Amino acid sequence: MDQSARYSDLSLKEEDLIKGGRHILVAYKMKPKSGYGYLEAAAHFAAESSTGTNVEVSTTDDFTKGLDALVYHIDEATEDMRIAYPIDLFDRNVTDGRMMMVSFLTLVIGNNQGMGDIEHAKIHDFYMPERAIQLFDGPSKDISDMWRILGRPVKDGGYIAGTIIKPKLGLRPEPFAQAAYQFWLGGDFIKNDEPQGNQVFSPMKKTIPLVVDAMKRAQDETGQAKLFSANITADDHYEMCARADFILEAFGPDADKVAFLVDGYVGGPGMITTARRQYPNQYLHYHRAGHGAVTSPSAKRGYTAFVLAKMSRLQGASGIHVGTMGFGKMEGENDDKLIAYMIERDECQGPVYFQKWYGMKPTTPIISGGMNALRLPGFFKNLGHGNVINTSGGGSYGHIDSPAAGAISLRQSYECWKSGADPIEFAKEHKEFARAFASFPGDADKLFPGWRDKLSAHK
Ligand SMILES: O=C(COP(=O)(O)O)[C@H](O)[C@H](O)COP(=O)(O)O
Ligand SMILES: [Mg+2]
Repeated sequence: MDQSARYSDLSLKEEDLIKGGRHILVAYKMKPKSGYGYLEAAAHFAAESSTGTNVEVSTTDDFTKGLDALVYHIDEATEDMRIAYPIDLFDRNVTDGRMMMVSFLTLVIGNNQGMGDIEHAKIHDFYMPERAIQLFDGPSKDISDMWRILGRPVKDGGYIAGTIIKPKLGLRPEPFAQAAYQFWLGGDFIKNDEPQGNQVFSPMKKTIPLVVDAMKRAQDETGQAKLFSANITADDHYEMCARADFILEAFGPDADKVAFLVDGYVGGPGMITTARRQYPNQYLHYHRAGHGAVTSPSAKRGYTAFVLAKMSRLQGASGIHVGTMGFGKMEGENDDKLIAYMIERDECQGPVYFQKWYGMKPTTPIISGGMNALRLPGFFKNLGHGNVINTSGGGSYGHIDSPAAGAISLRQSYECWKSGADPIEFAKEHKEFARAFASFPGDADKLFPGWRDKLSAHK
């Protein structure tokens, strides 16, 4: 059945829809299965994503039709399909009238992902009107809270040198805390790796008190504040809260230095909102492990990493992993800096839509995945600033001198980029940074050909 008369209106102008403020706009790359007309398939897609199904139903009345999602733009050649969703389509909390991410996902990327007449459809961008921005929680803590704890300026407080305890799994409580202590001697921030929790060989109730002790000792030794991002991910939100409560109690007077890490892609929006609403005083660290299943450029369904990050700000993530923009080990490109700009700025042009955030707090880009001191200068240059949290696991624990030296090499790398120095020249005066070349010779050969001669001539 061709539903394009009801579920499409190509005379609608995007700028009018934006001015009207009553629609959420979503841009897809959509291709119908062969044998289906583009507009016909698009209209069926909009029907399935809002008020309709594949046939007319007798229970529809005129009011219902006011809630129809409308295809307002198509370009078959580029697979560009844009749909306007009336804001009232989306479910609202009974407790406080707020919007929820699950409802957005259920409609705009729900049933439409399994339709028989659609080859594929992937969200590349979406636009939230001012009213929707008002109705999502947004972050409660942001990077300025971390800078304040670190004793830095709360604006442009700069690079936060972090790590992930490695090995990823297999450390018992004492070696785990020892690994944390060693990094903190040189760096700022440590996160649990995304699968670390309460494994039998490292029970949380034994490990966390040792981490608290390690933090205290590192703070005493260095005279600096230290930060720890603790994984509270669990299927059951009572279990999440039990973990969070235990961690806060264990850290006691240092509980302000604790962030909560949540595996928000596998766990879903409910997990993020549990952490956001139950612990608004803690920095909420969104780890996105698993996202590649839908966000990978090779995936023609789902949504992009840009869309994931934008959603995380609405949900209230204080920070989210945004990859390494082609400088690390995970999939990504230099242009991914747009992901960072969208979540950290108050307004930003996305791939399709210009989004204003109306003062909603920013979400920190967390840079992680195969990074080290040698890769960072190029990364900062591409991004144009260093106001990020970076976690270099291998880049710290893989430093040949020590995890503390690894941490110091990260900080030095930021100083090198900030001062505009040539990395080889800078290395001549900064030992830990210089030793990163010997620690990661493959990277050094690629990024700084001839480094061996230049640095050894100096010695
Ligand atoms: O553990 C790591 C990185 O470890 P290492 O520094 O040793 O590579 C992170 O989980 C990944 O970066 C996730 O990827 P992304 O940040 O792209 O979500
Ligand atoms: Mg990890």
